[in-house]
Amino acid sequence: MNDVYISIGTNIGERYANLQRAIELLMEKEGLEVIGVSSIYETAAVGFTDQADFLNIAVHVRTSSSSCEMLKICQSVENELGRVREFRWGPRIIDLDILLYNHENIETESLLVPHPRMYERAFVLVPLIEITPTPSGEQLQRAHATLQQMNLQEEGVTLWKQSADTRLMPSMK
Ligand SMILES: Nc1ncnc2c1ncn2[C@@H]1O[C@H](COP(=O)(O)OP(=O)(O)OP(=O)(O)O)[C@@H](O)[C@H]1O
Ligand SMILES: Nc1nc2c(c(=O)[nH]1)N=C(CO)CN2
Repeated sequence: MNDVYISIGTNIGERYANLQRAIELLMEKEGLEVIGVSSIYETAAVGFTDQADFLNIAVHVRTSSSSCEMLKICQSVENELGRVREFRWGPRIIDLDILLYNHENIETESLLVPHPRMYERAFVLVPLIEITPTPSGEQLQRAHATLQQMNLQEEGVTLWKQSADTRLMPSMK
């Protein structure tokens, strides 16, 4: 089995429902178990800043899928939620990025892991660190150390809904 951390973001439509649906769809995939879901954070848009605030979470899954298959799963969840690609860093119904896959470094044409921008993004690091309180491995330790240097108010990251919401994790009631 493989340990994977995924970042999920949404800033169009019913943002909370979009996150719920994305988790439900992940849970339906064969050989995949959702191990943990962070609290939900409301975050100011990064990159292209003239757009609505996002809701962001981090999810820990355990899966028999390869990294390449996992990317396809993430893309299928995006498609099932009706994501339309407009422009880079633009508004989106849902976005699933693979942050970490085991402790591997992956560089293919379609997949870079660790996600190349994860260490500069407070909207990724805050939820990731919440679900990895005792970081194992160089990548998570770097994530923790990097976050410690950040000012979350300046980064525009605020807690929106505390975790332990059984509706977000229907099978873990
Ligand atoms: N770790 C990764 N997770 C998800 N997609 C990745 C990853 N590494 C490379 N990609 C590639 O990135 C492509 C573009 O992804 P996407 O449109 O979601 O980018 P983005 O979310 O707008 O920007 P960013 O990559 O900065 O988060 C995907 O088609 C995928 O092949
Ligand atoms: N706050 C926030 N900003 C973003 C996000 C996101 O999920 N949250 N995703 C982006 C493209 O991956 C670009 N900018």
